[in-house]
Amino acid sequence: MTDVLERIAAYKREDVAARKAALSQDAVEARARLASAPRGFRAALERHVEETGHPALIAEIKKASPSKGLIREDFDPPVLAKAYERGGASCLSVLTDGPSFQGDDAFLGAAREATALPCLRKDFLVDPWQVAESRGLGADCILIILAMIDDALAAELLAEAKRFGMDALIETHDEAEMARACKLGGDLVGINNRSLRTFEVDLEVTERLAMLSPVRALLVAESGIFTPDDVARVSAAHAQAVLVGESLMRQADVEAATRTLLA
Ligand SMILES: O=P(O)(O)OC[C@@H](O)[C@@H](O)c1c[nH]c2ccccc12
Repeated sequence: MTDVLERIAAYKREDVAARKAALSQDAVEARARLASAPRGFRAALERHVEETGHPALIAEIKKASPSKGLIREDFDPPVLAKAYERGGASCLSVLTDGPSFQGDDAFLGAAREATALPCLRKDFLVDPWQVAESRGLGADCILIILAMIDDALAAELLAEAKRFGMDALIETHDEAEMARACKLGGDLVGINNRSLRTFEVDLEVTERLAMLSPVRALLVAESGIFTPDDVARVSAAHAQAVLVGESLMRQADVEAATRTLLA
């Protein structure tokens, strides 16, 4: 229980237990069914790639992180969501974790309502109950971080996502996790260039793992992407989409920065 990931998993399990005590599985599913219909997340990425021949952008709404501290002071999720949409993003990623990222569940719905873009709930899933909860909050896609959970739980999360009509981004960081992603059979796979244990970032991780990814999966390069050259580099390694937070969040003019990154 020493590294960051273990610490996050521990408080997440506690938090989920409290949430489940307040809202039964039936109640959380009823909420999920009331939510506005899922927007195709993977489909939006694929459409962009087919229409432009360029990688698609998943733009992240992130106020702070454990490795960087506060990233952006002037933080208004709907305003940022609209700027990303105008700048050419295909999808949004919204951090909802409070303790480590200063996120909030409400940011997800607020960003989603402000745009037509499909939204990923960026949080740490340690219980299938959280999938219905995510749908109830408006999520179109969930994140499955393989470094945090075993194959049985990952398969359950994937099945729940399917049951609620959502996509699931399966996140990997090394060869063993990529092999697990292949076995799980997901169609949307992320390669996180940042270690969630050491915070070390290296785009070489995408170059190494991309060739091991499932054939039918749409591949997302995540983290540490700052320049159009970085986008070109992971694209050359066959990533079809990029997930970018910090480099865009640090710019005063987010719309212009988004355009520049994609140019
Ligand atoms: O801000 P960056 O370096 O552009 O990274 C965005 C995104 O990839 C990163 O926030 C992320 C990727 N996987 C995660 C899992 C949990 C929390 C955060 C993340």
